[in-house]
Amino acid sequence: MLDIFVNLKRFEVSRALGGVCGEGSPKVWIENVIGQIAACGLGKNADTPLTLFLPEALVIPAVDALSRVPAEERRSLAIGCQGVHREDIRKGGNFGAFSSSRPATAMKAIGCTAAMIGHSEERREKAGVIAAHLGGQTDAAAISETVSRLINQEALRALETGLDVLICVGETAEERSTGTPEEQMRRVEVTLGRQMETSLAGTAAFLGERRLVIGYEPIWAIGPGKTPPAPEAIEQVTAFVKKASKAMFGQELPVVYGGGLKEENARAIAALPSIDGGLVALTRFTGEIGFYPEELATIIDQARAGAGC
Ligand SMILES: O=C(CO)COP(=O)(O)O
Repeated sequence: MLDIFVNLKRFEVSRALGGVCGEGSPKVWIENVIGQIAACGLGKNADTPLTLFLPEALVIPAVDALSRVPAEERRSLAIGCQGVHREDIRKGGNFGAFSSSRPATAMKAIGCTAAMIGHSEERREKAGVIAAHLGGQTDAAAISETVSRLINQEALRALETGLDVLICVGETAEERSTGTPEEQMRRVEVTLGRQMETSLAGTAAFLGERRLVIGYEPIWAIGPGKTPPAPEAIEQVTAFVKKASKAMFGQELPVVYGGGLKEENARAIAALPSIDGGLVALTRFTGEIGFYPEELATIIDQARAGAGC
């Protein structure tokens, strides 16, 4: 099986406002995206489930648009949110006093079946708040550990609420830093090992009931103008992530790769032994950058060929 995840970040914002969307209306844009994804046949591949992670405001029109697609054309499509709050709504507990947060139960109520937890952009935001609160504290490892503890609470809330979870890990350019490839790899292993140990604590209890997938995204390879690692370099890290998951869970978790995943490299990356799928955001990194459903279809075709689907 090949798991494909798409993170639509804030791609609904029009170019006129500085975003990447060619459409003025976010609602019309997401309805078109869902329609085009279905029209490309991406909901029919039972062996290639496709989950779209959307900003909260787009979930309702997306779920609605998906419900209008014939059932056999949306079998393998799911809608998820881009994160959940570390606390949740509970019967007999908090009734929903969470202004501005995204409790997992609220996300489930509007139709999400999955959540992406701990994306690097969220980890960066949390780290920034912590650093600012601590008045310029620069112990990056301590801040990163605190962030992972928050991410862990979010992962647990999502799983408890019945959402499948993609949990993201990855190293910054500073964490990879300089030195020989062996020295870099040792630092990457320390960084990812810590992120996994803390972010995934207690999640083993949900295996079997929920899907739990790890997304490896080298942060320095995300977005336009970046060069993703060569497939062999990705394999080195994802093999480590898989081994670490076996040590933690007693079984290997599925691992997907994100960060500059595109038509040109999807086949080779999907063919790697420790890769079980991909995490895509932009499909076009030059010219009119953005997310184009027909280009996603090509990336998925390439990945399926690489994985032998
Ligand atoms: O952050 C990502 C997916 O969550 C990857 O982004 P790109 O595919 O745009 O590099």
